[in-house]
Amino acid sequence: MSDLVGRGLGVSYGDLVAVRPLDLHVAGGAMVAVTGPSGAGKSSLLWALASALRPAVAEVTGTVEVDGQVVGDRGDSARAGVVLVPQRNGLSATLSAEESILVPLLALGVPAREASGRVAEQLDRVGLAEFGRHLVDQLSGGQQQRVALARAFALHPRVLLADESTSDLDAGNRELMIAALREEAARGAAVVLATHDPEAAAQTDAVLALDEGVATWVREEA
Ligand SMILES: Nc1ncnc2c1ncn2[C@@H]1O[C@H](COP(=O)(O)OP(=O)(O)OP(=O)(O)O)[C@@H](O)[C@H]1O
Repeated sequence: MSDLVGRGLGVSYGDLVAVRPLDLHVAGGAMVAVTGPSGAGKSSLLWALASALRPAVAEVTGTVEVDGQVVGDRGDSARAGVVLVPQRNGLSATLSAEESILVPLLALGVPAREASGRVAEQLDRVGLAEFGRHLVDQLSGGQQQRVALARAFALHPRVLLADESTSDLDAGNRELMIAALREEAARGAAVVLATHDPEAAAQTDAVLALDEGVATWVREEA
């Protein structure tokens, strides 16, 4: 089980305060939704939790801990098993679906045979077993979202931060992906899903609502 803790975590872009300092604890095994209208600060919070905001872009206050260890930068964060699925999926248009999942695994030193096995397993899990050879550019927005989730799952994340990862999905695929996120939590990951979708948020253990950067727990973990 991997715990994610943010203490006094805040994000500003120059004079604009995107996230007012907040405390957050997502226990391994739990799935938390971050909700709020457009511009509320959801992506900024997820990027701060991933230690992925560069100082040239944003001022981040506070600390992030994974399993009690303070995470210094994005390199530390990746080594600690923090995986971010960014809002526009972060896939390279010129790679195939298979390559999109395979390349980060090989870069992390996962042996080729195991990496190929994980690619096939995760494409199948997101219902895209037939689409492995398709270029990302040839996939629909919803299919791309599922490839981005498959890529994240293949990394066996300890902390999974998914930014609007179900927004382009039909109801059936949304339920499939929420179930898969839930399985990642059951495996021990701390899962955070930023979403506009009340039906997706309703299926999480707790909901943190952001409004103009101010966070309120509207439903807390039991
Ligand atoms: N790189 C940036 N530079 C300056 N301001 C930014 C930057 N990124 C985000 N912002 C501003 O920070 C605020 C929060 O943006 P953020 O993307 O975190 O919100 P969000 O809740 O994820 O929105 P959406 O639901 O539309 O994705 C907004 O006012 C946005 O304009």
